[in-house]
Amino acid sequence: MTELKNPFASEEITAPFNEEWQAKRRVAAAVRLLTEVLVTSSPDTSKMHDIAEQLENTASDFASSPRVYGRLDWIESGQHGSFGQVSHELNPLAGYSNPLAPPVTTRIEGDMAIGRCFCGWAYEGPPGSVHGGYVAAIFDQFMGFAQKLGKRPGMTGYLNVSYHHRTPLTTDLHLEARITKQEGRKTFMEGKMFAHDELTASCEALFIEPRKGMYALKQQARPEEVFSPPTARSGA
Ligand SMILES: CCCCCCCCCCCC(=O)SCCNC(=O)CCNC(=O)[C@H](O)C(C)(C)COP(=O)(O)OP(=O)(O)OC[C@H]1O[C@@H](n2cnc3c(N)ncnc32)[C@H](O)[C@@H]1OP(=O)(O)O
Repeated sequence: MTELKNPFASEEITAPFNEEWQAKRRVAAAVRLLTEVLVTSSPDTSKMHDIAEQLENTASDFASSPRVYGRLDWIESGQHGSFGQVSHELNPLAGYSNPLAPPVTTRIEGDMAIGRCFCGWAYEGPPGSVHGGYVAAIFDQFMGFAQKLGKRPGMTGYLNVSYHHRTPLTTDLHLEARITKQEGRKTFMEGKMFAHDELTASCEALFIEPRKGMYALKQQARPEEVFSPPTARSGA
């Protein structure tokens, strides 16, 4: 088993913590592929209904296994890794085991944070371009990692994004961030996103260490566990 102090801080994709996450990464990769195929293909309608049924059965089979809701519960058992490792797997922007994540990878080089990301067709906003909301989300994740440079980790207070050029799909995106100022609990940063060496977006961000510290977040109330997403069958 690999123990990593900060599994987000790696240029390469880090190894999964155990075989469970290895298998889950494989499932997540398959779901990502499915999403990409879904938005870029046009099978006939009856075939799509067949596919939907197969997927509904797969989801229901999956759901019959033991359920774990939220990172705090994942770490409680001691079997699934540390908070950092579970976050690394399930983070919605950087988690290899979360198919929502493109994913964003991050590392520190000297006084700079460096990141990479690649967005497929499921992320299309303007034609051929990454949706601006995803550009902002990628920045939020990346800047949230980059604040590690200041050693006072906190929550995003603001994230002001400027869009300079369209951010192309299916292109390696390069991210850079640095701290511009620190004042007590406040860490001010700037970040940039490049495609083919062209600046496509930049941001100014403020992260604020909560007055009770980041670990106080663990004491916060938990959301409802039961979640039933709308399905085509329920009329959504
Ligand atoms: C277990 C490990 C987990 C580890 C979990 C890892 C999470 C990584 C985060 C990833 C990035 C995210 O998605 S974070 C999710 C998006 N962000 C959020 O949900 C944050 C919601 N907001 C909050 O929870 C709160 O407002 C905080 C924590 C940001 C600040 O609350 P607080 O601690 O009570 O601080 P407070 O005293 O009000 O303010 C401190 C100083 O900051 C200033 N300030 C406060 N808010 C702002 C603001 N929006 N813009 C400008 N300035 C602000 C105040 O004027 C004050 O300045 P002065 O008077 O001192 O000069």
